Amino acid sequence: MHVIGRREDSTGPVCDLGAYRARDGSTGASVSLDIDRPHAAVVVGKRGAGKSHTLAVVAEDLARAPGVAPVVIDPMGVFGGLAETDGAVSGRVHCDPTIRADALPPRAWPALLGLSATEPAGSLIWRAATESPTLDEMQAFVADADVTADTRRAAANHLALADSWGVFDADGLDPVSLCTPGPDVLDLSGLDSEPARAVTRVVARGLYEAKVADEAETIPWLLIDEAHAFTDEIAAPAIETVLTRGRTPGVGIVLATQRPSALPDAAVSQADLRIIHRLTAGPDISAMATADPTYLDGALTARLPRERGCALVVDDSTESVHEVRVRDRRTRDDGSTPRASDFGVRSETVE
Ligand SMILES: Nc1ncnc2c1ncn2[C@@H]1O[C@H](COP(=O)(O)OP(=O)(O)OP(=O)(O)O)[C@@H](O)[C@H]1O
Repeated sequence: MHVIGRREDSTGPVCDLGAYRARDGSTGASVSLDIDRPHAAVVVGKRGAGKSHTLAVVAEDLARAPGVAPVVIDPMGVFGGLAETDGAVSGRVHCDPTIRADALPPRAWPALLGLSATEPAGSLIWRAATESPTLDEMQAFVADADVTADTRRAAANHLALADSWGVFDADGLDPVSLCTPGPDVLDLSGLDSEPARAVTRVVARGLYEAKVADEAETIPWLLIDEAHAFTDEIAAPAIETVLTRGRTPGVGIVLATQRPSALPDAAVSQADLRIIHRLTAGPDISAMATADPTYLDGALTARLPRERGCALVVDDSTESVHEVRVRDRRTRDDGSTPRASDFGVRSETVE
């Protein structure tokens, strides 16, 4: 069996990705992905092409591998099934997770609340975050601040908004606790986009720092579905840190998106594995084509798969390109919409 992302002579756990797909559409030998070492991967494709399915397939085998801890950022609430294997609970689903207010750096607070750090209310909130570990204490700091009534009112209103998200808690998630075996699914479907980005930032940065500080006994992998929703100035810096620097301390990352053109340039250029499902939008094809390696035989457009669940996998570590059909899931799929035509049909063209 060929293992994508790995040189011939190494061993260790693999993700059973599926099977090779011949040009005539027939299925060939089994093919796996290396999960012994951390990788940076992107999974791209148009809506319904099979990205979330592929992300879940990778997560399933990360969950079974010893020494690996998958953490799934689940903005649509569709990965809960990963916490169960063969009907038994093997992982944790965190619905609407909370974080500590001081897990965000003070400089991130004005941007999180849509304020400039140079305007009076933004600067007051920055100072409040510097001085106070909890949101309650930040609110008290603002109430007592020696500023104009307008500035105090504006800052208080923005902190009240943050309070209304219900995401800040002194007992919020400790990212080190996510570095234990078994999958952790962070179901963010009940959160607004700002708190969802704050949680993602804290988790991405926390996993990286846990590895740098040698506090994690596993290799955590951060898997983010709908990754284009996290390219703002709150979550993006932390995601880029994991993408560009995570492999050295030992953090893997997989970003799935239907809009690769919306990802930071580093995402596609730094990824050592690119799993490309069907794409049709020009800017998205161009975003992937800019990273077209010299070893890709022909133009990317001509090699793109047409069928749901099929992908072109570009592996930079071995400089090879593979056409695969991703296997079925082994865990419950909460994201699929039942369709009569799904029954008995193994794959179909995505138009
Ligand atoms: N390899 C596969 N084998 C079997 N079914 C698959 C495969 N890939 C995708 N599917 C099915 O196709 C449907 C769409 O897949 P999926 O939700 O993963 O697409 P997506 O690209 O993530 O779409 P969206 O952009 O809307 O999130 C789902 O019902 C899924 O179960």
